[in-house]
Amino acid sequence: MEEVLVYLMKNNVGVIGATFLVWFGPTVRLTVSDPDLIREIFTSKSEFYEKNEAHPLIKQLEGDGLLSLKGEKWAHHRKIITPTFHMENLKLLVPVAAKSVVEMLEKWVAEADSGEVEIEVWEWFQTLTEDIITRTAFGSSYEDGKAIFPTSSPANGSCCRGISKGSHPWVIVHSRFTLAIQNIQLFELVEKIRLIEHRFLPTKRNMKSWKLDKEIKKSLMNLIARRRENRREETQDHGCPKDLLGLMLIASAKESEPSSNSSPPSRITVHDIAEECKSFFFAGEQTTSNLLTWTTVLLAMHPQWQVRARDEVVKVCGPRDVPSKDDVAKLKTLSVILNETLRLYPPIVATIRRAKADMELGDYKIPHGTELLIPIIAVHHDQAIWGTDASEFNPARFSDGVARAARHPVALIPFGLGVRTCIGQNLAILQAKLTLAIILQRFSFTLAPHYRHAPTVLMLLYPQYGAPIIFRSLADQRS
Ligand code: HEM
Repeated sequence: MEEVLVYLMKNNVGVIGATFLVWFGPTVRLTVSDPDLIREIFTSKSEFYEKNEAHPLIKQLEGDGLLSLKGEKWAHHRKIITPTFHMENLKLLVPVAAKSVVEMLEKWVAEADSGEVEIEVWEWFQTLTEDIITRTAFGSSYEDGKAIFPTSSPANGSCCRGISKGSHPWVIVHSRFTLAIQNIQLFELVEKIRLIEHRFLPTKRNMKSWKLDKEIKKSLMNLIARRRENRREETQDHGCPKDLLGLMLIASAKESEPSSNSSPPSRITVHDIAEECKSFFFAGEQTTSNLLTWTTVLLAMHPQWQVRARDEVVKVCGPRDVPSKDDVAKLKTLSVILNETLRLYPPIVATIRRAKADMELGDYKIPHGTELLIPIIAVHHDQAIWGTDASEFNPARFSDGVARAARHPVALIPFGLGVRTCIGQNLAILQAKLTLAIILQRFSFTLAPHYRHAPTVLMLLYPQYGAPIIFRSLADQRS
């Protein structure tokens, strides 16, 4: 504490700094890497440990949706949105999602020279995941949704205009998150002071960001009004996937019926829907494209697993051009490969919970307010849990199921655990399997000679120098 005060005085932050110190005070943060204790934290009732408050800059990006909501409102939204992510519902997305993948691959082929092309997969997979999340969120209103939340596309050359980038101080968020991961409390304090300037002053960047937020809400209001006009269709099942927008609209309509008992705070508003959309894009886009990127890199590094995965795809899909929804469920080799990728390169490397009261955790006494850091990536690389080959790529360790892959049944936690486990994990896995299967049907691939293996944590675990991969068309190799 003294050190912090000396720093503040030296830097002329003086009274303001001291005031912030009283407001925010340094927090004690413990790292918990024992799987038994982690399970206790994740699965204990939510009144014991809550998600820690995200940094306001991150909150601005992730929205006031499931990711950050707490208590009754979180439970209400989670209940409404959950059916969107049931496997049976997601499977209905397979044909349209496959279409997006095939379109992407056609662009690769168009860029190829003698059947060979170098692709920066990190960028292309982002566009693909954005597209599929837009379909999950907006369903039949996909085109409108795309217009409201425009995406970045290396294919059309547009730069990052989406809600999560461009208009927001993305770079600042990145650097802030790096600091948080390193847990440098002093810098956190200085950041909090700087925040005033970043968030509230009418700077050019803030004005642009506020204007964009306003436009998104206005377009969403129009879209909701149109969908409400067709309300009868919302409540009928046409064999279309249930989308986030439709489910929230049905819920909000039910709540406004006179017989409804719900109290006003839990009502679903247009603002709520907009915030949930933000939450979807923030939580789902980069994480899934990360998973796709690392899996492609690992398959390029381990050709024997690439061949095994391709053989299975060919066997399961037969002459079908793209896998059907039932085919995807049968791709067991791809499942173990994805588990091993998520183990070695979990897109979210850590998460934090805060003790809401004085607690006992195993033999430890945890004072109220203590933050517990769960280092997902460290647990996944722990030799005591995974054996001496913990740092090696060995998908076969998952052949008898996830629970038997390690010395502890819940050692693989890329999606978290318990009530706040990732709601989008089925979508992420489905999308990854489908995309990789279609790629394997059409291409063999290797690392580009200038690829540099440098996994780096900047918010997520991403390849610092990108992921250039050389794809060779199998059709050309056969002819
Ligand atoms: C490989 C891909 C993904 C990974 C590794 C991942 C990981 C995670 C993790 C670790 C959490 C829990 C965080 C915590 O407990 O503090 C989480 C929560 C969440 N994820 Fe994912 N995620 C992925 C994809 C997605 C997708 C595709 C979506 C939606 C389109 C999504 C939406 C969410 C939401 C809304 C939450 C908050 C759930 C709640 O608190 O109720 N995620 N994710």
